[in-house]
Amino acid sequence: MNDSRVAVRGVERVFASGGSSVQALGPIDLDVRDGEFLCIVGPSGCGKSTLLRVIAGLLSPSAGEVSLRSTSREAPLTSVVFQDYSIFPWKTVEANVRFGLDIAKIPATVSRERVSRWLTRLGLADFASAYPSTLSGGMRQRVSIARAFAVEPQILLMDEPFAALDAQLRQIMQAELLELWQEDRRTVIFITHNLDEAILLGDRVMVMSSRPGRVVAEFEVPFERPRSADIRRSSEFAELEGEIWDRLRSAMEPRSQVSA
Ligand SMILES: Nc1ncnc2c1ncn2[C@@H]1O[C@H](COP(=O)(O)OP(=O)(O)OP(=O)(O)O)[C@@H](O)[C@H]1O
Repeated sequence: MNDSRVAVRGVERVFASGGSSVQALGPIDLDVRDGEFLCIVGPSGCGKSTLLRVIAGLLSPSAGEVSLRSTSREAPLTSVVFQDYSIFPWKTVEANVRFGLDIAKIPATVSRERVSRWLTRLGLADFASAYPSTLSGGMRQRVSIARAFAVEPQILLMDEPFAALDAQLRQIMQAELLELWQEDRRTVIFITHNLDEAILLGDRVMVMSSRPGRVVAEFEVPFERPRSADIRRSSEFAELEGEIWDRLRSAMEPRSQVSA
């Protein structure tokens, strides 16, 4: 047995739809190191969300297995941030953030302090009693991130969390996430369509083939931590982006052109 935090072995997922079946994913193998920030990119519909949902235990694999190594009795193993915020419109910002802690059965005294700390950390303290409908998209996604971080999970799973945001807000949120993550470096699996985002945030970028998604390439990101968004301006950054883009482009071509 290796010391991976997340180990995915021969995982496949088939969906039955209207009498036929669709192989959405795999077979795929994947290891994530403890404290690693892994970014996953791949063509649309290649099975990225399916993979994340299987890792989160929200979906069972049709074949293969996932093991998540736990190192704490107290901290929940995983927490997920989705693209569409997935916060409750009928709950206040504070109640939305507290919800994750209630689900994780965190005692009330700890929960109060955590909610308050994470609301402050995400710039939401003044909006604690506001309802999501009164917030901008960026603020709503902050609530969703605060809820996931407040749980203080061992493994954070993020499915295109910034995809719905405009370009400027996206850059602001990326910089905030970078800063947050660099404070405690928990294990993260982050799905994105944006290569620039993947390189800025990730320790490693994994490229998936078109459906059914498999791993076609992996790139270690060489920039030291702590990083700032300024690394985007370096020639190494552009070079790496170009290399990943080449692999991604060939992954989008017909199956015969993809080399494993
Ligand atoms: N519940 C489902 N029932 C049937 N097919 C599904 C289901 N969920 C996903 N699929 C199919 O599985 C394939 C992979 O979907 P998935 O959402 O995992 O891809 P993705 O890489 O995350 O896509 P995108 O980048 O567009 O978000 C797609 O063809 C999708 O239509």
